[in-house]
Amino acid sequence: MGEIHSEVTWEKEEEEKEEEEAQVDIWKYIFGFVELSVVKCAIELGIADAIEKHKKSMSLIELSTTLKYFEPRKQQYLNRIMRFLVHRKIFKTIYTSHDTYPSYVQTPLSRRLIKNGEKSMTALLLLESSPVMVAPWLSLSGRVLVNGNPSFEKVHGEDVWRYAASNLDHSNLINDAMACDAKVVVPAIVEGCGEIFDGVESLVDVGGGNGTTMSILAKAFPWIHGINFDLPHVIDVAPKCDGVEHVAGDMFMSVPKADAVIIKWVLHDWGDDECIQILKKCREAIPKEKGKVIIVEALIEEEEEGGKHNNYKDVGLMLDMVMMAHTNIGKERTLKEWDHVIKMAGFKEFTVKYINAVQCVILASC
Ligand SMILES: C[S@@+](CC[C@H](N)C(=O)[O-])C[C@H]1O[C@@H](n2cnc3c(N)ncnc32)[C@H](O)[C@@H]1O
Repeated sequence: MGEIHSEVTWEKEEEEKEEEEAQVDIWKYIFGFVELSVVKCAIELGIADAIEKHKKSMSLIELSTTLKYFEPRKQQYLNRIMRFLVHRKIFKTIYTSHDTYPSYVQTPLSRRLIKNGEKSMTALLLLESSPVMVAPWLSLSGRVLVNGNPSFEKVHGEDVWRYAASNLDHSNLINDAMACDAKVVVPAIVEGCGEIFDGVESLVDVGGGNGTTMSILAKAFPWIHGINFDLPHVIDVAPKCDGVEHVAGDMFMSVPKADAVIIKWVLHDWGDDECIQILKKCREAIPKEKGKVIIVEALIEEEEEGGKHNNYKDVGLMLDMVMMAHTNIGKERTLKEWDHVIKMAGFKEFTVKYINAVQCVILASC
């Protein structure tokens, strides 16, 4: 009797705790856009850049003066923005012995908001917070309610790639955003599984954007002849780079020949049938015996897989929602789903290599 009583009490306490947490947590969702908007604002104001350039902690007055916000009202706004960013642990404050007011210092997170920083993620954030990319989110429910109605196409009249081809400013935003991801992920591939490039003399990056991935690989493995392959409007503005040949084309038609193909963050933009079509074109481009296709994509782990890549599980699930909002038929895939598209494209086997990034390396061989 005593045991039943304590179980009932325990359950009631748990329920009350959950109720209390929900009362606070719901506000995170009501104001979910606040974080994105304030971080975007910090980038536009150049706050992280100013502190980095100063090379030491900065008081509010020093920061306002550097950014040329001399009017008290502007300084008050900046103060409130900094209070929020410090509370979110994006910047930190310190007090030196003679200070009455705190000074701001960088954190690993704020360094990712430096415009040209080594680990900068600003271009990706500016793309995702652009009105073009935010608008489709507002009709996400249409995908279920109106039988799959693609959110991006409904708002902008065409899919994201056609829209980019006719809106070059947006295309540049996409290219810069992808380049900033490549600057983080490609070094992680080189460090985590660089041996996959052993014996590769020529490599084609399918949907390679402005060539950032290939330029990093060409520096790391100077014996490789790199081909950066993308749609004509992307290749037209891609910067020249030693060891990288830019080739324009359509991956649904054909892929330039090479010892190996790398295809990063492209297949998740497409449905299974299109992925199979693209992978078949990749297979045709490589030698039958020793050719390989290096797929760089997120892997959605299922519960029974035991959390090998758990740190990034939430990001993977968010990316899947991004695919739903921004592409017509794209999605993130589980191991089973990758197995299906890779095998249907005619590859014999594949292995997965985990790297320090949201994406994994999936190595498919003929
Ligand atoms: C999400 S971006 C990835 C860019 C790059 N691979 C990276 O991860 O940094 C997808 C790329 O696929 C390209 N793309 C889309 N359709 C294509 C097609 N039919 N043929 C070749 N490239 C295409 C886009 O122009 C874009 O550069």
